[in-house]
Amino acid sequence: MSAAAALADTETVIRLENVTKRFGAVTALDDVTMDVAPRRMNVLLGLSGSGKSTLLRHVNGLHRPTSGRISTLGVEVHDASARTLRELRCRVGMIFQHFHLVGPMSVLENVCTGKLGSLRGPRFGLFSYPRAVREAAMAELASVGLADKAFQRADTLSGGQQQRVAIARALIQHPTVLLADEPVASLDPVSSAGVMELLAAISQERDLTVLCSLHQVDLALDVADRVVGLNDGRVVLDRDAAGMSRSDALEVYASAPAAPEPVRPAVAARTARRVPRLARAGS
Ligand SMILES: Nc1ncnc2c1ncn2[C@@H]1O[C@H](COP(=O)(O)OP(=O)(O)OP(=O)(O)O)[C@@H](O)[C@H]1O
Repeated sequence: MSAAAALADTETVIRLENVTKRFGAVTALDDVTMDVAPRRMNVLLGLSGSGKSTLLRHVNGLHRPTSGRISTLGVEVHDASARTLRELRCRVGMIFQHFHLVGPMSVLENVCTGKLGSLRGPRFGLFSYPRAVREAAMAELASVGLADKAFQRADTLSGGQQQRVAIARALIQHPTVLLADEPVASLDPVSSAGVMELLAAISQERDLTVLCSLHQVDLALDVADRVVGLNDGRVVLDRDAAGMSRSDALEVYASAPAAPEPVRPAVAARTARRVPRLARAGS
């Protein structure tokens, strides 16, 4: 499908058009155009600093573009009001590398906090949430396999379990889109595979559109429907994962500009002493 035809697809849930984001002298996103179809598992690959988190944070309006347009679930995010963005974020869940749970709070209450955006007033303690919310939270915990941990402190769980709690907290909003910013970067390989398989299964079962940044190429190929590669803020790969090889995916990194070798002070001093000698020897 041509880019123009893709952009004409009314089923597109996320659309970025010519999005550029600059932080001072750094261009984090450079003229990015992409669209995301519903009910798919989309994985962003790219070196550190290639712009993955920045892209995700434009989708729910946590960042505003320097130029370009972003539409998420029909909302023109690039110039939406704070109120519109708050409403949008009830339909766009987000999970992070470091889970962002409240450690001393029970697992169940952490999941209930996912509903705060649609409840009036502050809440203190599990029983300040309506019974329906507590029951929904319990059901979401069961769906991620953690019903038996409901009354444990969140910080007593393993990293993989904590990320499942964060997923349950996002799911209690019944989001249409789930953004996942390196959700397994702090986990061991077995927990990482478990969390990514859970996200893929949830995407399928609940018709949820997932946009997830990852560093693990093999994991991306195992779970993704589509892979988008970023390099230096530009989209350098965008294709279905089916039939994609590891070396195809590694191309995303191959075109990266080589980082300069760090110069250690002692080496720099030695080099400075030798340069005049070398210059004299060559003259
Ligand atoms: N708030 C900010 N202020 C200044 N520069 C920023 C900010 N956020 C990101 N950047 C810069 O934008 C570029 C892209 O960063 P980003 O975090 O999007 O990359 P990434 O691909 O997600 O990296 P990683 O895989 O390490 O998380 C980097 O050069 C980064 O330093």
